[in-house]
Amino acid sequence: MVDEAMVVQVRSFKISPQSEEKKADDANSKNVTDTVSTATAPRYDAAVNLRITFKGLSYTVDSNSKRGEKVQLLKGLSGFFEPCQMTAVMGPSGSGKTTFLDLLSGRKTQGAMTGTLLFGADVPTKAFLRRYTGYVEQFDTLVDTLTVYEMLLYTAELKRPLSEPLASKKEAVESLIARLALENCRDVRIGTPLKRGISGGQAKRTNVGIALITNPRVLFLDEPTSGLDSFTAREVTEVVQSLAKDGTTICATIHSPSSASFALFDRVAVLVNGWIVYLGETGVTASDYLTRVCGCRSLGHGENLAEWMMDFLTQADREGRSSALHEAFERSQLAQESAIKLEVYLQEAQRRSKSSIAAVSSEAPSVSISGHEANKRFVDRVGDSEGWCCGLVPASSPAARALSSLTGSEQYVAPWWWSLKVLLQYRTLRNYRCMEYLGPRLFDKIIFAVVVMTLYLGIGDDFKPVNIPSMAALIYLCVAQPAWGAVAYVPNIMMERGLYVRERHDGLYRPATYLLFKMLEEMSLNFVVGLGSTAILFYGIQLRGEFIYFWLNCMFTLSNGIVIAYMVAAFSPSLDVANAAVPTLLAVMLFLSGFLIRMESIPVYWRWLTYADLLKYSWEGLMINQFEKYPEAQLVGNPILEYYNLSNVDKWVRLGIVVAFFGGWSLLAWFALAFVRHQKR
Ligand SMILES: Nc1ncnc2c1ncn2[C@@H]1O[C@H](COP(=O)(O)OP(=O)(O)OP(=O)(O)O)[C@@H](O)[C@H]1O
Repeated sequence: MVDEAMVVQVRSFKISPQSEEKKADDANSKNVTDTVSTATAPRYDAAVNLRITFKGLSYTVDSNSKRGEKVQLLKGLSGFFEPCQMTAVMGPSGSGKTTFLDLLSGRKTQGAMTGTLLFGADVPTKAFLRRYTGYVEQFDTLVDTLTVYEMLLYTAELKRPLSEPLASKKEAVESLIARLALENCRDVRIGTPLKRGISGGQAKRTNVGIALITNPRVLFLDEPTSGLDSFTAREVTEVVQSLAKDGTTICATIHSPSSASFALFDRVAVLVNGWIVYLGETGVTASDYLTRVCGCRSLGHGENLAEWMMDFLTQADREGRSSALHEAFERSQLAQESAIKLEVYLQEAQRRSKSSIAAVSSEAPSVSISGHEANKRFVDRVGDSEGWCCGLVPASSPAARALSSLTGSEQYVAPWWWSLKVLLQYRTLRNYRCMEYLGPRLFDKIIFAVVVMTLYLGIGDDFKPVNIPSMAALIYLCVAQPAWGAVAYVPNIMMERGLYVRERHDGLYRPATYLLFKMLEEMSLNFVVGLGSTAILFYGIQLRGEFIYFWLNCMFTLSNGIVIAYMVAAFSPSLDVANAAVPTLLAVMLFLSGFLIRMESIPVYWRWLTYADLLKYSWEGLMINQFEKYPEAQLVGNPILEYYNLSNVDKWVRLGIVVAFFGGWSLLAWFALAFVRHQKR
């Protein structure tokens, strides 16, 4: 929702050299151009590789500290990230590294971006980014019950084209495992912090594997080495470096890498307070620049270059020297050479873009469009198999055909039914074999059924006056237990939130598909387990009425409880809020259900709420089922159904209302999953 509102303003590609650039004479320009082509030509292939170019890139958001004010987090960044190279984005804390990475990768959900941003020759759209880029989040978001192999295959099934045979997907996963050196833990469960599975480095490499499953041409990594020991950090960086060697454009934010890890990066973009203060090679070039131009003390023998840079930059940032450092960089020969290269790249992109667009449209390359509109145009174009295909791959190539099949809709990769099948196949079946998942869903119902059955043994058909209040209370408990039991489902969805957000970003499924998967997973189990537990209750206590009604009513009450728990959890910003909200909501419903306080005794100002109380309908339905054929069951001198004002009520209508409530809560849960964003980026 918010993505679409984010307006991407793309400036004209008309090149207007800055004053510094004017100083560079034509010969110099030609030399640089030659250098560009000779330096990169052997490895750079425009049909395969993607260079990221950006010019005057700024990003502004509403300030979260001063109401009504805007704050500019990125300030006119210009430069390029080359394919076949690893670029580190560094800077003091709060300098805008993650913002920059999120902006490049299309993960920003708020704010406005201005400037030019091109991937290859094209303005990236959401669909484009999903297809051609991978993003490795800082925190691992994996399915803890799956093995490394299953996790990668599950992602491959969701992300790779539907038409691709399973054998080919398996082959791709095996080769990824080999490439990421994950053979040793191929069949090890991922695990949780409490029940350890794979190590931190293996988890990070598995995350990298997830991002690589569609062979992206650009890989973004947010602090890939944070939290890892220096050996593992280097191991992960080496794996990423091998991808760069194969032609991927790598861009990673890093905090405080070890010397060994940092040495593996080709280039570094240094941000301070939203400005670029250095963008160039790492190593001696970077240290020379900082010493010569910025007045940084010399790098000590054996000193960690990254730490040395960070110490200086953090100090400079605290002293408010960020814009001075930026201006110094802009004036530097390094920046001027870089600016000339950038213009060359932009002109080259303009030429390629023009020739590609000419194939299908006479549209000018200079546009100012919303992300949604850009997305739509992209999808329209890739849908035309003979037409324009991003100017990146020939439209008739296998990659273009795969792309075309991947973009059946604007936002999502696979059709909903395929995503549902994969989710059920990989996650539900695995959960059903896991005692930690089954335990809380199985034993609470069985234990409850056995305890209540032994307490009320055989009184269900004994309508002595002394038994009647006990029966009404028992039926109330049959409604209350599934409702309370729903609280147990809250953590599940909260713990999965990070995974859900990541997979949604990756376009693996729709929110409705996810909800359907969750409901099917929970309800199929509950209908089977519930059949056993309600049979123990019904036949043990010898309740009257129809068993099928008793079972269905209890199961739909439980299903309502589960979907309420999911809905509240999806709306809640944290587990604490959800844990407080679900019992509060259900306790109110229990009070208003008509058993603890009869309907006519509920104060008028609360009575309206009883109509929205699903537990009232569940309890009433079960009461009618038990007593409708037994007028001798009396309470305070009246047939019990008359006492509760239920004489002329149809129990099946009551069940129908309970089912309708389930539909209503499901809609609300879907709304929360689809539109409520707790992670604003
Ligand atoms: N809505 C906002 N209003 C004001 N400031 C904001 C807003 N959103 C982000 N910021 C600020 O923008 C800056 C950039 O944040 P970002 O997360 O990109 O920094 P970072 O360099 O990745 O930091 P770190 O290394 O600590 O993760 C931070 O100083 C942050 O406080």
